Amino acid sequence: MTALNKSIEPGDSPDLTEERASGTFDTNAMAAVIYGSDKFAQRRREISEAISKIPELADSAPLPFLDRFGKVTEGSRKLSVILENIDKLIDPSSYEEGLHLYTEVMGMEGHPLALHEVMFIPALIAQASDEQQVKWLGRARRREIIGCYAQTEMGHGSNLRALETTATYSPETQEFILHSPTITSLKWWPGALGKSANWAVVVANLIIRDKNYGPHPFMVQLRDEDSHEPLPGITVGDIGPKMAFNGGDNGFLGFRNYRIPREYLLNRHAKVEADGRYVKPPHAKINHSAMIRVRSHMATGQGALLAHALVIAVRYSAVRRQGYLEDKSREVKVLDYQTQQHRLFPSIARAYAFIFCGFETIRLYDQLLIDVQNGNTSGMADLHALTSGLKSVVTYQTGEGIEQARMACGGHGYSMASYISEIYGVAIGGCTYEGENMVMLLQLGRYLVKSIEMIQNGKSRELGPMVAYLAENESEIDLNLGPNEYLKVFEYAARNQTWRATEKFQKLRNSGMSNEKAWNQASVELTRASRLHTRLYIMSTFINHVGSIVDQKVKGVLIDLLNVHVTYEVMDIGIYVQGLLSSNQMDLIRNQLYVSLETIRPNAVSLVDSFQISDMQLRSVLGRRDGNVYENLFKWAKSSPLNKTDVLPSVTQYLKPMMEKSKL
Ligand SMILES: CCCCCCCC/C=C\CCCCCCCCCC(=O)SCCNC(=O)CCNC(=O)[C@H](O)C(C)(C)COP(=O)(O)OP(=O)(O)OC[C@H]1O[C@@H](n2cnc3c(N)ncnc32)[C@H](O)[C@@H]1OP(=O)(O)O
Ligand SMILES: Cc1cc2nc3c(=O)[nH]c(=O)nc-3n(C[C@H](O)[C@H](O)[C@H](O)COP(=O)(O)OP(=O)(O)OC[C@H]3O[C@@H](n4cnc5c(N)ncnc54)[C@H](O)[C@@H]3O)c2cc1C
Repeated sequence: MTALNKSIEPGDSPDLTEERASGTFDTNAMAAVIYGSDKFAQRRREISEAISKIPELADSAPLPFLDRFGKVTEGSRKLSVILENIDKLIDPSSYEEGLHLYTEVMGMEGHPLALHEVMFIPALIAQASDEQQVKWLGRARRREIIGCYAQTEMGHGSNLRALETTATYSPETQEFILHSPTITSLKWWPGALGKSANWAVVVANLIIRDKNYGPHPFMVQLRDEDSHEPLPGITVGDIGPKMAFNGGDNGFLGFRNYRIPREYLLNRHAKVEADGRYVKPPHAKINHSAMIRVRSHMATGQGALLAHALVIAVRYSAVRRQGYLEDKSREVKVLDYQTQQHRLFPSIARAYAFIFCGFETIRLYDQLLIDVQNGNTSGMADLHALTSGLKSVVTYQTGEGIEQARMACGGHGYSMASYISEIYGVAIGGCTYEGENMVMLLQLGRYLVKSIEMIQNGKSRELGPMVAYLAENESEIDLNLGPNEYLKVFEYAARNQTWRATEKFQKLRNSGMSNEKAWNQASVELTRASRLHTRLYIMSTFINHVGSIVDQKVKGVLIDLLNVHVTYEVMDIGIYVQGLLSSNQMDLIRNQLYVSLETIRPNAVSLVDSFQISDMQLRSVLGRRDGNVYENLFKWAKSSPLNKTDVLPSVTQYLKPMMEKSKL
């Protein structure tokens, strides 16, 4: 009989082999569910195999031992090896295959093409006219140029209306003159801007005859294509080390009356005619489309980051033995402690939930892109609200889950040998980039308040499907019936909180307070409503996705995981459901959660193995597939540059003289 968990190999730690043998489902079949198809899951495995056969694609040293300069250089070195071999490795027309290749080889510390792929090319697709695409898209896709997305400034990121960079139209020369009038107007943060990119999509205020038409995207050449030197009028550089992404060169950029042709305004939607006439776009916020795209992809991206940390923590917890349960002759795997399971298993459920919910959100984005290209912008507000809430909730919960995974690994979790702190730094960047989380929760809050106002004005029938529940009355809850009943509990909580927050805002406003002040004073309550609404969406897409799965063994274990999810989530929002659930019902749910943790236990390692994250991609000594942690931890420590000599110069120079002096 072939093993259901495809990861068993001779030489593995017996503890992990035991875990894998207890799995009740085929991990390749689960990987097909996680990656959307058997074909793509298979391609991922083939690509990982092909990568492992090219030694130059391996890290030249463990990344944590490299300094900033070393990390940036290593990223560019590996990129050049990828590009030499790309036809052997992937189908270059497949975005997903490319993403897998980059993630595996380049890791998550940043590289020169990250923003090129994630924002620059998508911005050209969404915002450049057909003619402009002929001019630039092919060059970008062939990587003849390297691009980035330069919007945020030193003084403003969240409030786009206050950006200071100007693009003033000169009808005489038919050019835009880009200018940075103050220190705070310097572009600050854009990934790959500092040293790598030679072109950028720059967001600047369009000024025509002294009138400001607001932020618009411009295609701007930053560096000479031969020498790579910054062009006259451009000041550009790296902003220095960050919490993570230190292989990347987030940059600053200033313009001194820098001229670009009129045709360099990305003009699929808004145009400036030669005489300076402005042609309005079909939707006022259409220039935000590159951001909506990234936000739509963030649930799967963050789910994958959470998955990385859980692969490490769950595998390690199955080989780490500490303390005793009933059998006093052998220490127990720490994964057998209920507290450890409670720390890790709800996060496994969330990682799956984020990935499944991400599929649905990407589908909605792809549909919106088609609609917008056909002139229909009616879905923009809905998707903006949804993705604003979603990016905020998934990034926050991913950060929480990764930090719990680190603590679950004890002392070794704190070592860079676990690599968890790097994953954490990358993940929590998402709480800030693409819109600071509170700001984005409040964007969803606006949408929820408007929905309530529609109900108050007798327009419930016009509500979109995602907010229709706000107009419903609560019904009796029978918690023995399964996940759909838990969904009703969440609907109750989200509806109640949204009404309460809206009524608070309205009451303050009706008391004579200004709209803005009333909004500010209701804003904490509004963010709470947004989080509950978003968690409801995540739960409902999880339930729907599991319902659609055909493989019965895979479906069985995902139903067990769903039970962990719904019971944990409801316990977590207990304060919002006090009016609905009795204390007996809460006790019942709590016990169901403990039972579901035990049910998942035999499948825990197989569930994380199913993410099929190779050792190369994981870069973690603790999370190794074979579980042979201790000997490799010692090897890793010995490879530290500090251990190249037994006596460091710092000792000879400072400590020895100090000790000698003390002897006198
Ligand atoms: C393949 C993708 C992989 C993803 C990554 C996964 C992770 C993998 C790991 C590693 C990879 C690393 C990759 C790193 C990528 C980093 C990329 C980071 C890039 C950036 O950060 S770019 C800069 C982003 N900046 C922001 O997000 C700024 C935030 N601010 C805003 O967006 C706006 O200012 C605002 C939305 C908050 C407000 O906009 P504003 O124009 O001022 O509008 P208002 O006046 O407030 O509102 C008016 C009205 O308009 C509505 N509205 C606003 N925006 C939209 C929209 N986009 N669509 C539709 N409607 C919109 C708003 O709701 C109001 O409506 P109302 O009046 O209430 O009806
Ligand atoms: C890793 C990383 C990569 C990035 N990559 C890029 C990139 O490629 N291109 C690019 O253009 N930018 C990039 N950025 C910038 C990023 O998009 C901004 O930092 C982000 O949008 C937040 O804006 P801010 O820095 O102005 O935060 P601020 O708005 O200054 O936030 C500070 C605090 O003020 C609060 N706040 C602000 N406004 C409000 C409000 N209206 N209501 C309530 N509270 C409010 C926030 O909640 C937060 O607590 C990147 C940032 C990071 C960290």
